[in-house]
Amino acid sequence: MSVHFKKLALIGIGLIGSSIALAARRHGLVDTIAIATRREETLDEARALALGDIYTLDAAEAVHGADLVILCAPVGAYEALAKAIAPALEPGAILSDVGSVKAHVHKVVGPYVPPNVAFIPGHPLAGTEHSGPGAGFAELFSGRWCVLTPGPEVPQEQTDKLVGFWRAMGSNVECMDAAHHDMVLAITSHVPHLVAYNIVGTVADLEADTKSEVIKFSASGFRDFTRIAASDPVMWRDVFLTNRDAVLEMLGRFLEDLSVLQRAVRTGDGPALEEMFTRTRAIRRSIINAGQETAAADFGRPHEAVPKSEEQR
Ligand SMILES: NC(=O)c1ccc[n+]([C@@H]2O[C@H](COP(=O)([O-])OP(=O)(O)OC[C@H]3O[C@@H](n4cnc5c(N)ncnc54)[C@H](O)[C@@H]3O)[C@@H](O)[C@H]2O)c1
Ligand SMILES: O=C(O)C(=O)C[C@]1(C(=O)O)C=C[C@@H](O)C=C1
Repeated sequence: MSVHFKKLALIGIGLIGSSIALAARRHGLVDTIAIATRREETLDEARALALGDIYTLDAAEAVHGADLVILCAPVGAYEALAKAIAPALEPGAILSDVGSVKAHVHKVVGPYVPPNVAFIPGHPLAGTEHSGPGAGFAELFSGRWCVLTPGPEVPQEQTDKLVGFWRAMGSNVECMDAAHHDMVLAITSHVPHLVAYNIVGTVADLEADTKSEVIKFSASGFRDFTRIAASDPVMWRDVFLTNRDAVLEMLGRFLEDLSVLQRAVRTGDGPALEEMFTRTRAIRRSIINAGQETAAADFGRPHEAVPKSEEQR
């Protein structure tokens, strides 16, 4: 099956939109790329980077004649965008997105999608803490998962075509139910970001002299948190506003487990601490062994190997 599209319309051109533009171009997946943004300056930046062929501030104009449309804006902007583009969508087109939550996307975009358009929401599980059109790179999706959540009404042929598009950009693709996606991502991505925002926020609230010491001596553990906590504030505001139930469910479990650790620290329960840390180390190893270690932030470095000394213990 051909995974080639005549015209790709990207609505929003930040980290993810620009990476799709670069990857689709590199792999020859599209003839024409139309880019729509809300602000003139963002459009100028995209033009200066030669990310597309058509640049417009009118999302409906961008989707005109497009056989693939991908929403690449913060999720909170989706409903207004869906309303604006719906009348201009081409019969037979695929409408997709890259948002970090999925049930909400079905809920707010779905009702606007004409019956002759295949609505296949998606989420590449790849990113960095950077944002804007200049942050993208063609290799971002390489070796990373992309989850698609087509509804039952979508023709299999259309889903297969979009699967092929993501595979051609280097992704592994899996289709799943939107609610399941949101529950899994709540614990693997959303709660970890909340924890990072919180720990870095705690430092920000420290008295000035203590804070400067923390910044001066921050070792790699804290630095890793600051990278995550530097992620786009608007994007993450929208994630927590639109995946509230799943995040609260996972946050509840997280807090219960944190209380157990707190108790172990307070009572000096060494075996309980060691047992917990041994289990978590095993998770890290299985992730590395599954080849998922290539964080975009350290793209290009070889996969981290588990040191022999650790394996033998
Ligand atoms: N950053 C990540 O790590 C990551 C990873 C996977 C998926 N996502 C998802 O991808 C989407 C985009 O994230 P990003 O990291 O590329 O963000 P970004 O901030 O880099 O870019 C967002 C783009 O959307 C545009 N935009 C904002 N509001 C708009 C509006 N009302 N109408 C039209 N355009 C608008 C901005 O101008 C910008 O070009 C989000 O929904 C996010 O949840 C992000
Ligand atoms: O590496 C990072 O900076 C990311 O946080 C990327 C990350 C993630 O949590 O893994 C962030 C949000 C997305 O929806 C998908 C990927």
